[in-house]
Amino acid sequence: MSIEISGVSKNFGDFVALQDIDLTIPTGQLTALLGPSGGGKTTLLRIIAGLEQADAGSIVIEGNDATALPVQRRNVGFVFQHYAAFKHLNVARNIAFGLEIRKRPKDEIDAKVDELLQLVHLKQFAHRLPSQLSGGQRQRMALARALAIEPSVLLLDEPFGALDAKVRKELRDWLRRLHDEMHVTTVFVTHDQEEALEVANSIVVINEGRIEQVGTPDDLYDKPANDFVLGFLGPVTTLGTKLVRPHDIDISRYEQAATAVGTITRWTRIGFEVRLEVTPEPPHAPGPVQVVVTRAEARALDLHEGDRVWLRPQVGADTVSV
Ligand SMILES: Nc1ncnc2c1ncn2[C@@H]1O[C@H](COP(=O)(O)OP(=O)(O)OP(=O)(O)O)[C@@H](O)[C@H]1O
Repeated sequence: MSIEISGVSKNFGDFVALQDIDLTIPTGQLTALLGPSGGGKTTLLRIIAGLEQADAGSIVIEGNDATALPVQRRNVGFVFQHYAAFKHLNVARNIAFGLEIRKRPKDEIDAKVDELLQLVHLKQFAHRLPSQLSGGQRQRMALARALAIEPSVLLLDEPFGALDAKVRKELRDWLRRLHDEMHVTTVFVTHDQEEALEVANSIVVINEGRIEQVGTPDDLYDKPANDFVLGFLGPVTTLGTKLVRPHDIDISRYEQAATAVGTITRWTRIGFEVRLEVTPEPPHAPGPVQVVVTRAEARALDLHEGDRVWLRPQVGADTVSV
């Protein structure tokens, strides 16, 4: 059982937002839709939710063909960007809302709201209005509200997008733990590769309306399918005819078999790492090569601006031909 997306396409006028998407999202997993702005992630999420209709293709959720089902009948919970809570209802009533419109018994609603308030750590804020909460607390309320209807699928569009770095980090850890407890099939959209690598079990890289690669965070980082995925999941630099990660370059001040020979033209220390720019000598690549070493390595190798150095990819480094 899972979410099966087959042959889904979507155009807005003559703009192709999604092109023939085939994707299986496994049950109980935390899946990230990752990609640059405008790539089609939100459109795909909205199609899964039933908020947008695909031009072609089908969506099967847990064995049920949901392609033509309205939102309310898909049993999905969602939190979209610029989420608007009911401003005049307190936190508890906001969480209860989905159950009230489904006309569940009052006892059941009270018990469920209580359980969810505990889960999202908002028990002491149950009677506050959304405007009296911080951004992170409001996001947790939104998640509790989405979870109240016991959805089989939880869809989150940039759930932590508008929050500061520290709160984002806290909420990521919290979402991970929540997922470990509840195992609701969860799909979240992000353009932040670190967020996807840290939180998701599985990542779908989407660009220009197509899927570039699907895999575990390790798969994508270690075995990128192409230069787009390699570049999107972390920094890359061109060494000879290959793209390689700057920390996967072996640098030496002594002559050795090398892909490029050049001069260190910039030396920048950022925290525990040192970023070097090496300008290769002809006939090597014209642009500078970025190399990252630890501070201890830079010291041990005695690297300075102006030094002549020999560069090659480290043994086992991931490279993609350019
Ligand atoms: N209702 C619409 N009408 C016209 N064009 C739209 C509509 N919704 C989305 N688009 C276009 O479709 C493309 C994909 O949008 P989508 O929101 O899915 O991208 P995204 O990957 O989620 O980007 P972001 O990270 O910026 O939210 C964009 O170019 C967008 O302008």
